[in-house]
Amino acid sequence: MEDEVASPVGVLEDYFFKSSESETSSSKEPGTTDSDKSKPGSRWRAFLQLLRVKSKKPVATLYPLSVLKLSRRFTSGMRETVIDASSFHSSPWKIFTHHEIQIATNYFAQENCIGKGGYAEVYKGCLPNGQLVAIKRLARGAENETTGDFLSELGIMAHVNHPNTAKLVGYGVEGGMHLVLELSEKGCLASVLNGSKEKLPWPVRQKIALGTAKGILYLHEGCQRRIIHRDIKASNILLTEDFEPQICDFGLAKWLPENWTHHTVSKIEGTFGYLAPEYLLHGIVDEKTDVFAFGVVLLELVTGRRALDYSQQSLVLWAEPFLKKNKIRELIDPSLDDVFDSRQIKIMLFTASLCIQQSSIRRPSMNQARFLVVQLLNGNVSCSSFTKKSQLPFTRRDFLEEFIDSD
Ligand SMILES: Nc1ncnc2c1ncn2[C@@H]1O[C@H](COP(=O)(O)OP(=O)(O)OP(=O)(O)O)[C@@H](O)[C@H]1O
Repeated sequence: MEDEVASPVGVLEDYFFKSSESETSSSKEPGTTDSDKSKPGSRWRAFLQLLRVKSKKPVATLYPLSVLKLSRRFTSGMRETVIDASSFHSSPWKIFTHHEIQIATNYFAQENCIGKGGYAEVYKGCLPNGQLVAIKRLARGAENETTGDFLSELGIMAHVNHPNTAKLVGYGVEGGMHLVLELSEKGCLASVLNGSKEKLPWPVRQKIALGTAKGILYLHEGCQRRIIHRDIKASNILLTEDFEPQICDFGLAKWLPENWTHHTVSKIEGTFGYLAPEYLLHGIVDEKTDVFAFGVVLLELVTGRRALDYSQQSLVLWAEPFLKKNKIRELIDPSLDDVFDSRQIKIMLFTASLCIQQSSIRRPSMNQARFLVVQLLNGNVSCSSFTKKSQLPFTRRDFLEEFIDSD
């Protein structure tokens, strides 16, 4: 039980909001009683008060959320991506005063507003040392709910450390709640794919696919605990100056205990167009929720279309008939102007088609999806050895060969 109370996300939400009354898991720990979870509002207030008081001290002293108690998952070959818990002591996240945030954003000047989401507004800012940052200010929603999302996001961001996840610089809780992140110069993938005149060349799309796969895999298997992002989408993939993707917006992320096969939520949150069927219909959350959404992002990268277009048509439903009939041509973004490696495109589409399967068991794990993207895009593995090496469930070698050979 101690492990779960220690976990800042998901369990914290349960702890404070008593939301677990309406949520179930496949494997609950013994000893959890409803009385443990009483008085949610007062606990949030007490916790925020703690943040405000502690804000006067270095944030490294702010680890009662027991980062350091967390058990760590090691999978072979993954050690280099796992953060050493001792590194938290030296992580100097800055706590910003409201005045510092106002100065950085020029008092939240409209011209500095670089993004608006469901709950937040994001402003470009400049710190006194010249560092450019993105300041996310919670703007909408019921206080209890947004506070929960803010603390969840802060808790997760303070723990993730990977080249393909957004970087936390600090936070501020005076005059509203603010997350201060490193600025990703190119904005988000959605705006680059759909909003800018400059079209993304194929090698850049490939780089984004690979980096996104690595970032999600890190969340699932590489950091201290299983993190399910739950809102993987093109507007939550930020791009650095050299188009390295960074996953952001951890407001919905769940921290899943090791021994839970999945988590079931009663409130479906996330973004239409990216929601896996078992999540949409039954509220089931596990790694395959993110794998499905990753498949949709791959489709967006190949087709240049939105997950949901202006007429609310789903990209998955639009693409499925073409994928089934191996009609690859129809799927390729015309703005690529035929400048691409068609074998790579087919492999990307093949990976997408596995990830968006209705049945979550049939979808690959993120590790298998990344293997596909890395190995086959690099041309390292032949089709014949691929299905064996990747250990993909239910995937026949001849299906892959047929797909690759299709015209
Ligand atoms: N670090 C950053 N650098 C550059 N732009 C950013 C950064 N963080 C966020 N943005 C921009 O702000 C937008 C909204 O950010 P974010 O997704 O975190 O907000 P949100 O309210 O949680 O959104 P949603 O409604 O998707 O949950 C992003 O899509 C992106 O365009």
